[in-house]
Amino acid sequence: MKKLMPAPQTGLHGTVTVPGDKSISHRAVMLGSISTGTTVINHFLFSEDCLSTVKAFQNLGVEIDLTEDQVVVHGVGFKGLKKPQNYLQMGNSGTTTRLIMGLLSGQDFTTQLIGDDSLSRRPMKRVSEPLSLMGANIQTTSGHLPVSIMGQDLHAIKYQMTVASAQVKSAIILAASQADGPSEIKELLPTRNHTETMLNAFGGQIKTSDDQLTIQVTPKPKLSGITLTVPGDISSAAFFIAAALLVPNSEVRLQKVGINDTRSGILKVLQRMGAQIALDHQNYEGEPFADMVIKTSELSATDIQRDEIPSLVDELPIIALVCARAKGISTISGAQELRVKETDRIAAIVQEFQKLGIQIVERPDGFTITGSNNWQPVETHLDSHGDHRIGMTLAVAGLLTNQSLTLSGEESVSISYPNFFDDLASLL
Ligand SMILES: O=C(O)C1=C[C@@H](OP(=O)(O)O)[C@@H](O)[C@H](O)C1
Ligand SMILES: C=C(OP(=O)(O)O)C(=O)O
Repeated sequence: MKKLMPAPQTGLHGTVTVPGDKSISHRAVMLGSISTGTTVINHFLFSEDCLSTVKAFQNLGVEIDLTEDQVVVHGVGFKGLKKPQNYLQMGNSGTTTRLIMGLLSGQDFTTQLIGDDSLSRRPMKRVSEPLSLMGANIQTTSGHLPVSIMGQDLHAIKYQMTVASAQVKSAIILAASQADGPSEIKELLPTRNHTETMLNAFGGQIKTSDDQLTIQVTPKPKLSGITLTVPGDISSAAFFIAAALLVPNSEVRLQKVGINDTRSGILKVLQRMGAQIALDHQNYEGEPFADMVIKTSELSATDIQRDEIPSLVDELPIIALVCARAKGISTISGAQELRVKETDRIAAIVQEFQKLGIQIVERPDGFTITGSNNWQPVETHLDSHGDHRIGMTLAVAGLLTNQSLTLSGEESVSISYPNFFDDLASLL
């Protein structure tokens, strides 16, 4: 159990370099492994989820060296992965599991995947079903982990996605890259496009239509290792952005944060609420990134609907907290995907926010939140529900009350941000 930091009198001040992007770190290890030659990954995210990916590929016979801020992957090519000695442990990571299902469904060996309790409750049919249409032979446990993947020769596919999910899209792309002809995937809404961008950087041929909804995959690419620097994770930056906006008298700089359009919906939403966020030193190295300067701002309520959700899906817990401070009534809808994350994030947010005296109403696909600057907590012990993003959201909430609050399940932050509490304390 952790005592949360109380409201600082003088505001939050300073500079934070947020850790590397989680989605990009996972993909760098995966694509480096199936390339030939060496891939050097700078500013890799050393968090539990990304280490699940590293261990999985080591167990698939790939040599991967870890130093303090760098990962070096000695690629074996698409055909060089080896049958692991044992099952692969996916830990808490949905991204590792779903992408690896796509990749391993075209290999010539059988693999078993297992995960922790949270991951074992998350849906896997959304991946096994489209892969089966390509000829994959995958056995799930009633649609969940444990999963067995009996590698097969795969066929090309034309597939209309039924859920807006970058993990499902990426699994199909990785399978389609091993198939017998070109494939086409149609998305419901654009989702994060790191797999497409990065595969092309490794030598693949993925084409995306102008509306970003149709992805064409040319199979059997010759991939070669690259050197890349992972930008800061906007999903991690989101907690400091919110803290700086909401704690009076704050000014915080965040360095080299990724601002890919398919990820930066939070910036659009906060700016229309009245947030002062300036982007400095905008640059591009495989992905766009910028420094962010955030100042305390008066915010007004907003409505966030289905079309915007994929571009900010992991930021919704902290966005909900910002809405709880903004003037007026905010609604978030079309966000039912939150129910199948590390925990049911809609239920967890409602339960924990109500302890803080926040007026929040649960909807099947989101919430209605009435903002106020004067919460009256009814309970001072909060719970992360074992979910890193809920834990970090509640730590920011702690900065906004005069009551002393405690948090259990605080260790879950190491799934995506092991140094989170130290970085937050550095701004006091
Ligand atoms: O592809 C990725 O790296 C991710 C995609 C999203 O999941 P879905 O594909 O389930 O929406 C996101 O929530 C997750 O944190 C990372
Ligand atoms: C949902 C998340 O990750 P994953 O799906 O990879 O477990 C997240 O990081 O918020």
